[in-house]
Amino acid sequence: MNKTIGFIGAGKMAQAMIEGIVKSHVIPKEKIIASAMTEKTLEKIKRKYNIVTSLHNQEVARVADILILAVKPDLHELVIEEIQSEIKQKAIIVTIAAGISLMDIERAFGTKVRAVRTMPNTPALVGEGMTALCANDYLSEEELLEVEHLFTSFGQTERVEEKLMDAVPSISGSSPAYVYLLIEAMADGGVRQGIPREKAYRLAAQAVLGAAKMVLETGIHPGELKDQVCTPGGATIEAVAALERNQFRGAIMTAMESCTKKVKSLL
Ligand SMILES: NC(=O)C1=CN([C@@H]2O[C@H](COP(=O)(O)OP(=O)(O)OC[C@H]3O[C@@H](n4cnc5c(N)ncnc54)[C@H](OP(=O)(O)O)[C@@H]3O)[C@@H](O)[C@H]2O)C=CC1
Ligand SMILES: O=C(O)[C@@H]1CCC=N1
Repeated sequence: MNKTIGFIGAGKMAQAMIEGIVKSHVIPKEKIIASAMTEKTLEKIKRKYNIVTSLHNQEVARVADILILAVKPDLHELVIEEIQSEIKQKAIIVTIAAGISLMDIERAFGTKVRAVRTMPNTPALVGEGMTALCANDYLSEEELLEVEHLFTSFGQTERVEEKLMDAVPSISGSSPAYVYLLIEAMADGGVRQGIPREKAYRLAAQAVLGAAKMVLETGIHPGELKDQVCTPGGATIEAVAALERNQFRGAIMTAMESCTKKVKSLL
């Protein structure tokens, strides 16, 4: 890609994306620039990724063809006010923030700005991210494809209607956190039965990775895949029954509902 990518905000999510982009070589390091609030963060990312950094958001806005707003939702208005007169005429503004709509971006800029709303996740760091995205009408299909090309450098992308974007954090943006809880719980359960801690993490994490791949690559319904593991009268169905008694699936759905409720109130 022959574009300059700017990040305003260089926290956990931006760093995962930067690492994914740098590893994929989709863009030379010299064409990535990031700003943050503190020198400490910038020193860290400079040391780790050797990209260009600046303490000044306007400096990033001035050079970016694709400008990624990677600050918290409630900082968007402030940041946009700071940079609105500096962006390139054809800049594409991408937000990664939960709960920030295309309309919020357009309203804050007060012009017909090209805007893309995305929801990535931290597995971008290892090239296994999942990003949902949608764009406003000021972007051409070609421009949106360019943004998708950038995001596929660190994982998969899926276009999602904007009206569903508030629900996406609960299923893919935030959900790695629930999966880490699951892996940690499985590892604790293993340790409780005498399996050494490091082996327990490896066994649990690879089982989760393998199960996810089965869903993605075989196309078989997750219920049927579960059935294949449950030998009649065997051990697995006992574990499944215990999970059902403890409302495992209900607990996940309730958690997702809480997540989306919060997303809608983040601004
Ligand atoms: N974490 C995740 O898994 C995901 C997060 N997101 C979204 O990403 C965004 C950032 O979240 P996350 O990375 O977790 O948060 P962090 O707190 O890790 O990062 C926030 C970043 O914003 C910087 N910052 C704060 N104020 C300013 C400012 N005025 N100008 C420029 N930079 C500023 C901070 O600088 P400094 O480091 O110097 O303090 C920090 O680098 C949020 O909108 C969130 O919804 C989306 C998907 C997943
Ligand atoms: O916790 C949050 O608000 C952000 C959104 C998705 C993941 N982290």
